Amino acid sequence: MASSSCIVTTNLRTHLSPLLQSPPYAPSISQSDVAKPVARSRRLNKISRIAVNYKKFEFKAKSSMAEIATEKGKAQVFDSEEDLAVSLAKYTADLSDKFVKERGAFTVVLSGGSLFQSLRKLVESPYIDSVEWSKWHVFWVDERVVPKDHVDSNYKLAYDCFLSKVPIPPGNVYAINDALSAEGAADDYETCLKHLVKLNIIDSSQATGFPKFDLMLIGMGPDGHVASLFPGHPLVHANKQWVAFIEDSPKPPPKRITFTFPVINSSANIALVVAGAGKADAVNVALGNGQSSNTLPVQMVSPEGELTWFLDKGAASKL
Ligand SMILES: O=C(O)[C@H](O)[C@@H](O)[C@H](O)[C@H](O)COP(=O)(O)O
Repeated sequence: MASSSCIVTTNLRTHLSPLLQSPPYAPSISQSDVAKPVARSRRLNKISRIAVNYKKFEFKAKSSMAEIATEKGKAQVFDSEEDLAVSLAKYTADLSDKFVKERGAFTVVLSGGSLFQSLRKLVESPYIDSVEWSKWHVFWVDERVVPKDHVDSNYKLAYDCFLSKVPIPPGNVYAINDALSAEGAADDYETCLKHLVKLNIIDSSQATGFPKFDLMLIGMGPDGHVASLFPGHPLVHANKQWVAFIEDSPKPPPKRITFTFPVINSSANIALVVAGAGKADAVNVALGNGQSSNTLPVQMVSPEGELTWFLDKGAASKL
């Protein structure tokens, strides 16, 4: 089941792809877990502890964040999940400005999972009014093959937590065709992407010929999976298709579609958003000295552009 942290307030209407209807209901994000402001002195103590722990890395400390430079990209470790959410909103809004100026469009790829809890600040002031939402085009890095109003649907999760709160034109939201089989939905999604590349809505990588999304906002599972690419599964090596299907996902539900690594890694920007101590081992394998018998999918994330990790202290606790 989708791990939504939103309160769903009313029934969701089923949508066609691309979506033709307007958001049917009002904002509903729960603020119950928003942290209280941390006193400055306590915060500084925490920063210096982070600095000591990370002395093996090159780091910079800002107000409530330590930045680690790794071979695989920039990792930012936030003092609290609240600080992470504030920074993620600014990062996303800044990239939106940049790509709207450069290309007249902003292509954003979402995952499922706890990402939306961390994205909550983007639907608040100032971004709700300042972001050029009309230029956004929204995709999914993976989707469960279930109806769009099903509790397991990543589309439903994104809709409830994010899309229903911002004025992105419904026609710019590319959900899967939920009337098809997993294989059919993957083919259909790939065809849709190819069409959008032809129209120059999605950029194309000159290096690889795969679509080049402006920003992927993706989560990671405790086992180190990203999208629906799981440790030890042959799909992690798929290198021809843009969108693949899986019918034996170890994380339920079993039927899903997923972007393949060549597409993920052609991105201009990837934010890996990881919160919670339950993910510390996989983070340590990816960024620290942790070992794993299989290469973890998250270790294979290596975009043409920039990779930025957004970690809270729990997720970074084993580094
Ligand atoms: O199938 C899904 O749930 C997602 O699309 C998947 O890619 C998600 O991003 C990770 O599983 C992390 O999920 P959590 O953040 O909930 O752990």
